[in-house]
Amino acid sequence: MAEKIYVYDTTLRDGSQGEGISLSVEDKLKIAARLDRLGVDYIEGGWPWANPKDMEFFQRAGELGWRRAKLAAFGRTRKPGGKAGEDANLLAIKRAGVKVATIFGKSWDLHVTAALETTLEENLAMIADSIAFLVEAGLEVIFDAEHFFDGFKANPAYALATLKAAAAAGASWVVLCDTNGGCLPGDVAAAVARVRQELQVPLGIHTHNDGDLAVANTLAAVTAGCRQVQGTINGFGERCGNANLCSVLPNLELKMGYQCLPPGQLSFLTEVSRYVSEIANVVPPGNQPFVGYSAFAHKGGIHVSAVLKASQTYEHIRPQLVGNERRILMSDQAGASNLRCKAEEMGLELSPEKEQAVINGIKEMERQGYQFEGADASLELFLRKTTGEYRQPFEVEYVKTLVEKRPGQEAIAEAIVKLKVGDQVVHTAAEGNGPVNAMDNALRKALEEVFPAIGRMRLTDYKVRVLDEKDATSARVRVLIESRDGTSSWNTVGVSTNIIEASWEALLDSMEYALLKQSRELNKKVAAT
Ligand SMILES: CC(=O)SCCNC(=O)CCNC(=O)[C@H](O)C(C)(C)COP(=O)(O)OP(=O)(O)OC[C@H]1O[C@@H](n2cnc3c(N)ncnc32)[C@H](O)[C@@H]1OP(=O)(O)O
Ligand SMILES: CC(=O)C(=O)O
Repeated sequence: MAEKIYVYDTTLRDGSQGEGISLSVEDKLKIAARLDRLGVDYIEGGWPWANPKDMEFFQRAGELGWRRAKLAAFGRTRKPGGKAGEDANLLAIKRAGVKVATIFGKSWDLHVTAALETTLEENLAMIADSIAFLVEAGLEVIFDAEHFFDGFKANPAYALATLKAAAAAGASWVVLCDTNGGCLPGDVAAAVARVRQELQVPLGIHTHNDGDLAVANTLAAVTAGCRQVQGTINGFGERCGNANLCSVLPNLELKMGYQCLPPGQLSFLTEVSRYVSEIANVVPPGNQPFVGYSAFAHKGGIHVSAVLKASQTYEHIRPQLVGNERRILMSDQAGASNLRCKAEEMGLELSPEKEQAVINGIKEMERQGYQFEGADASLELFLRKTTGEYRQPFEVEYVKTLVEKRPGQEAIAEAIVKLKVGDQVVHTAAEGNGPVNAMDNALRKALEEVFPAIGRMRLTDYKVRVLDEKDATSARVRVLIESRDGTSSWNTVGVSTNIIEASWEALLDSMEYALLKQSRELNKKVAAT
């Protein structure tokens, strides 16, 4: 049986110390509930004395039907010269109604003298008194030894003395912190090994990512004997963040053979990572290991060819193990394998003669500035058009736009569209708050009656990228449009030196794809009956 490593999540506390993260009480409750379902052992909910939001979170945490995780309230040691029993921060932890208290205390002598401005002896007493007070109150106490590794380098005897004071006062765990995040894995491992010789109490590790080594340092500490890992989802946290549990957990389980989450739960990691990003309103980095959108995205033709034959050629794990999926991208880096795979996803068969022509076509269009990896809908239309079996639902005769701006008045935009649907000619005009909006409105007006699906779709994102900046206002631009209906979203691309033309191209693709999608759904329904 695999050895257990306890997972301590501090997304709600240290994660909230990350710049740009501001979680409401509702947000915190939702994240706590999802982490509990994931199966972490501890959830640090916040510092109840530090702000009213965190205290409210603890007051409302009982609303959640907790399954597994223990909720921990965070706090500091008592103030120098004070009494633990009168310390508002320790009393707030008692009031938070939790079973676990996590107390941080100084273990670097510099912090004692420079930050706390007290004596080394008084700091030991602060640690001991605070922990004893909470243990006496019936709480499981975790001691976070702040700056332990820097302290151990500067004054090993004193750093060890702080841990011993915590253990003697009844701490259930002593957690060694790389608070400044600048340590190296070898130093972390050596320090943990030394602590293990001195202390019987179970050890944990809490690292920050200032040297981009938080995950490596956490793994090194576990190898050296730590049995609790502290970290955050997506590595949120103060400065460069905390150890990213989305990397720590799969490495521990899949590479090192430990058990962290209940069996099978690792496969929810990608979902949890994206859920937390969504709630925190943070765009997740695509290249995040294990759980990122691009973590198993293959672009180079050589890679795709091999990975389809044997996945381990370019995948270090099976993406499903962490709930992620393989994606094959089409671009000017692609070969026949990428194309076949994409065509198969779209239910298309391309003859071998067509394959090379399509690849060459895509490479030429990418040279002109198109980017198909972010515009699957335009890619599908392009592929279908090259098979020769595709029938366009409508034909555009022309589009005209007009923008009028008079001093002191708002600009007016108007678009006129003439198109053919079968034998019928539709000629229509519409206004908009800009030329692209006017074209969108005119196109909808022209098509909606014949194709009600157009009425159900809307544009959700519109991005313009200047491709040759040096050409200033005559530069070529790439327009990417995201559209959505009730069931899914799709992306289209247009390129031109004229921003209106690039937008029109992406807009047309977007509507044409909506109709293609609708006819595909209808065909599926018919086939099912
Ligand atoms: C390593 C970590 O991440 S620890 C967690 C850090 N998190 C945060 O700081 C977020 C929440 N913090 C806050 O809301 C505020 O800083 C509070 C409420 C905690 C304190 O606010 P204030 O009382 O106004 O103090 P301020 O923030 O200016 O300074 C912190 C004080 O705590 C003291 N302190 C720092 N660590 C400890 C400790 N382990 N034990 C006791 N006191 C400590 C400092 O010496 C300083 O004392 P001083 O005011 O006598 O100089
Ligand atoms: C306790 C903590 O957050 C740290 O030392 O980084």
